[in-house]
Formats: sequence, C-alpha cells, structure tokens
Amino acid sequence: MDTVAQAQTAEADRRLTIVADENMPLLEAFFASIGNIIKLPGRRISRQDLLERNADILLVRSITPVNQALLEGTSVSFVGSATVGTDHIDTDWLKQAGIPFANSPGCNASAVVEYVLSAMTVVLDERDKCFEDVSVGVIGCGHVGGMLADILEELECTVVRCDPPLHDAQQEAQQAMAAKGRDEGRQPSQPVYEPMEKAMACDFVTLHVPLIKEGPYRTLRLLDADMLAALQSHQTLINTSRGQIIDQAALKQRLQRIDELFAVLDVFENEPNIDYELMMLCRLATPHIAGHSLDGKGMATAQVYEALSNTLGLPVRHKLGQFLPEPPLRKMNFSRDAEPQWALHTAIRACYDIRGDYNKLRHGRYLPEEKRGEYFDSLRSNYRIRRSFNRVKVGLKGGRSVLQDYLEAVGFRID
Ligand SMILES: NC(=O)c1ccc[n+]([C@@H]2O[C@H](COP(=O)([O-])OP(=O)(O)OC[C@H]3O[C@@H](n4cnc5c(N)ncnc54)[C@H](O)[C@@H]3O)[C@@H](O)[C@H]2O)c1
Ligand SMILES: O=C(O)[C@H](O)[C@H](O)COP(=O)(O)O
Repeated sequence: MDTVAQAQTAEADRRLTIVADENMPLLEAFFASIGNIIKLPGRRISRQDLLERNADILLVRSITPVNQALLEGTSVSFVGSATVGTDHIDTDWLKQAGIPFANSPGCNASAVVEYVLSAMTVVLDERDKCFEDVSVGVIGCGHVGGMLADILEELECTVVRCDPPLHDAQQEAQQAMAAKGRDEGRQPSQPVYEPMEKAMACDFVTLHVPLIKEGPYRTLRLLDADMLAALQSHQTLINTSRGQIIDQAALKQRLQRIDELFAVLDVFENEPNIDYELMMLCRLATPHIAGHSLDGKGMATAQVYEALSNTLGLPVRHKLGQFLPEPPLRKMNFSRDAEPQWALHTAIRACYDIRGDYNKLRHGRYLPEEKRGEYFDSLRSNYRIRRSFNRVKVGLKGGRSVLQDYLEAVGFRID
C-alpha cells in the first residue's frame, strides 16, 4: 500500500462509528462528514450490535430503550435521541457513566399542534360547532401545549391551561420578587394556570405532558379511573403524549358506555402491540405519528447533529433548510365567498387530514393479531411526506379578514 493509501486508511480508521435507527431522516446529510453510519431497525438495536460494530455514537428514536443493559462495556461515548420524550432513556445512568446525551426539545411542536387542530376540525364538523363555540383544556403547556393554547385563543376558543410545574415556578418567581421588595404581582402577559379539574371539564381535553413515573409531578396514569369515568358525552379526549399517561383499561371501560364521548389517541400502552379493541372504540386513532411532519423529524435530526458537533468540538456546518424539499402542496386559494370556519377547516385538512392515518390504522383489524404490531410499525416507518402548515401559502381575495387572522394564527403564509 502506498503512503497516500495508508494515510487514507488511517484517516478512515479514525472516523467515528455511528449506529443509528434506520428511520431517522437525513442521517447521511447531517452525519456522513462525522463518521461511518450503520443503520439498524430501532426496536432491535442490541448490545451485541454496538460491541460488534465498535460503536462510538448511538442515535435513536423513541423505540429503543437506552440503559445500562444496552451500553455497559460498549465504546459508545455519545447518545442522541431524535425525540422530545426521554422516557425510553435512562438519563441518570448515562450521567453516572459520563456519557453525554442530547434529545430534541420542541422539534416537532408544530406537527403535534397541527395534528390536534386536524382532529378538532373532524370532531367540530361532526358536532356542528366552530372553534369559537368550544372550551379546550390544555394539560401540559410546554412547547406543544403552550403553542396550541396560544393558537386556540387566536381562534377564539375558551382555553384553560393546566401545568402545575409552570404554575409553581410562576408562584416561586413572584414570591422571590416580593421578598426582594419588588411586589409587582403577576405580569399581564403571563399565562394563568388552572387546576386540573377545570381543564378536565372542557369540551376538548388535550394532553401534552412528558411521561414522569414518580415524584410530585408524576404523570403516569395522570388520568385515573375516576377522572375517566366522569367524562361527559359532549367531551373529546386527545392524547398525543404517551399511552401510560391514561389508565387505558379505565378509558376502554368508559368508551364502552354508549354515548358520544370521543377519544382521539395517537399513543398507546405497549406499542406496537396496541389494544385493538380500545383503538376501535376511539373516534380517531393513529400510530404515534402526531409529530411526524418531515419538518419536525428533520428538525430532530438537526438538533441532535448540532449537539454532537458541539460535544466533539466540530463546527456546525449543516442546517435543516439545506435539505428540505419543496412541499407537495405549495399554495391554495379561497374566493371572497369562503365562509371563514369552513375555509379554516378545509385549509387545515388539505395540509394534514388525520382521517387518512386513522383509516390506515383501522385497516389492521383485518390482519391476524400477531401481524398487527408489525403493521403498526410499518405505518410509522413508511409514513408519507407531511409538511408543516408554514410551508404553504394561502391566496385570499379582498382586504384583511377574519379568515386571514385565523389562517395566520394556525401558521399559513398569506399571499
Ligand atoms: N405523539 C408524538 O408524536 C409526540 C411528539 C412530540 C411530543 N410527544 C410527547 O408530548 C410530550 C410533551 O411535548 P412538549 O414538546 O410540549 O414537551 P415540553 O417538555 O416542552 O412540555 C411539557 C410540559 O408538561 C408540563 N408538565 C410536567 N408535569 C406535568 C403534570 N404533572 N401536569 C401538567 N403538566 C405537566 C411541564 O411543566 C411542561 O411545561 C413529550 O414529552 C412527549 O412525550 C409526542
Ligand atoms: O417524543 C417525541 O418526540 C415523539 O414521541 C416522537 O415523534 C416519536 O418519534 P419516533 O420514535 O417515531 O421517531
């Protein structure tokens, strides 16, 4: 081997080995300059894989449990999860083992908000109501819940925000101010956080909390059997957080009562082997894809790439905008005669119609039980390209209108 070839081999040898979930988008675009990428199915990444491949970096999604059993004795020295939720990661163990970890806070907030808005339009149409007619309890007001609550207020819904950690932090900040002699009270622009009971009484109740298994802000079975039994026929419960936030058996029991309580579930206990009976009792149900816009998933990869680059002391060379294609739907137009609520619902569902995902998941009922888990996962892996509302322009005729306000509130660009 000549010197150049030897040098090239040595260079290649020094490159990091990145083991990544095969369904993380834009892996090569972001990480090829950092290391050699080995793609594996997320549910099957094992300690053996990491040892055999001498992995330095592990990049996962929500379906790979990352803990001592997976990593101890391997050469993995960075873990990235292209997700918001971190309930699949033993962050305490990673800390103790000195392995840096990064996830992607807020990456898919718009996608989840758009999912909830789409679900709401379906239910509102069925109940012959508009956004302004209903109250919405938003439980968990971080990236997703906070954005959703703001938008719903602009659509003239009555919004009840519930977020005990944010409520307590607000109180502490006020007490600290008061202690310093600057008792300025609550700032007018600060949100008001209400008790859970008030949120649970709204026409729509939507959950946007992390899965927390213990402690004062525990969310495991946050909605218990009593709360679920108390839900009324006119209400709609939406869960895009994690299946374990709700007592699923109790929800199933409640939905078996013949009335018009609606459930919209994107997340289930025991994914991908979900309870099909429960799923069939839902008004809408989808295979954990609320956050799956290309923009949201791409942003997750971008955030993990940035964190890894910073950890390695490398320059951040790539930005998501470089790699995103044109959206399939670029523009829609409404005439002067478009009735605002109809046009808003139409625009939302032109961009993302939750019923397509619902119909596909329901189709799984025709499969033998043992094939349904695989089917659930295949719907997630082969997910069609879905784009954010803010990639779409809407053409309107005439001067400023209520419709323009609504469309802008949900993220469309007005042309
Ligand atoms: N289905 C999907 O595709 C999808 C996509 C994104 C996020 N998620 C899930 O949604 C969750 C929320 O996402 P996010 O980006 O808004 O997270 P976030 O961390 O920005 O916000 C979570 C909020 O929940 C609040 N909270 C914590 N404990 C609470 C409690 N006991 N009661 C009420 N509020 C509580 C926190 O104070 C915080 O404001 C994630 O943790 C993840 O599990 C699912
Ligand atoms: O926590 C999250 O970000 C979401 O649950 C996430 O969208 C799930 O992502 P996946 O595992 O399908 O990549």
